Amino acid sequence: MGRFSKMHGLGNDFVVIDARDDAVAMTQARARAIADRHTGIGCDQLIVIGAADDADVSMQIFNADGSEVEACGNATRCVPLFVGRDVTIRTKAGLLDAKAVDGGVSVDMGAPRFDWDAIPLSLPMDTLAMSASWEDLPPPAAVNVGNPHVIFFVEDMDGVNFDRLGPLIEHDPLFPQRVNVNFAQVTGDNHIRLIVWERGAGLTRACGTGACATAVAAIRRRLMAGPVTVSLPGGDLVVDWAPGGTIRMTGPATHVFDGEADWTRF
Ligand SMILES: N[C@H](CCC[C@H](N)C(=O)O)C(=O)O
Repeated sequence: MGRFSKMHGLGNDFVVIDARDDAVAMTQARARAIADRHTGIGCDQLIVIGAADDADVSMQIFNADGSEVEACGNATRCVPLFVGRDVTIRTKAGLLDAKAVDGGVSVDMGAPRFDWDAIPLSLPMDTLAMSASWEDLPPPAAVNVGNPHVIFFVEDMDGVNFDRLGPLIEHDPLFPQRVNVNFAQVTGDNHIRLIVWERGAGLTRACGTGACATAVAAIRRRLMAGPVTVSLPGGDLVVDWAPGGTIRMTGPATHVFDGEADWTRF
């Protein structure tokens, strides 16, 4: 049997498995089965916390479709709560640090990348205002914050069909590793409203890396300076970044309940 915790960051929910003492052979198929909200435990992402040689813990991230990915901002904020102290975390995106602060947990998400082949895109392009279009959406920006994001700044969020445009763009061949699709509306001097169609999970109540990528894109486009409040359906995150630096994201993390499961049954 294996211990797990059900946790979330602003409603972006996780099953967090403790594999520090006993490694868990997590496969894409098993992750998909665990994440299934009808026949499994149910979550947007499955998180496996393990031992690490060069950090307090390691973190593996699997989307609900089973795909293993590099970064998950909301889950990263849950790790100090899961472990019980401030931690350094080894991920596919690099070494992160997460610490408890007033108002929740603060994470250094590392430096964003902007080169077309770092997003990645399948052809050379300016990533501040891409020469690509989808229906009546404006030219987007693209940012890699450990995982790939495309960001559309729209005038009226209520006029966007997320369920149609999200998967269409996620699977566009311009994004060889697929992409997280961010629909953003600037609503104040340092305030952005954000809805995210997540790669491998669809519409979620919040996306931490999406909030980071969107705030960075807004600052790059000189729409505002940090720190930026990003309002998602599940609540607010504060993202700070200045050109040449790393991204600091701060927001809540919630532990819901603990459980036990035999992972070989999935
Ligand atoms: N769907 C993302 C991973 C989860 C990101 C999100 N839940 C967050 O809080 O950053 C991807 O495929 O890159």
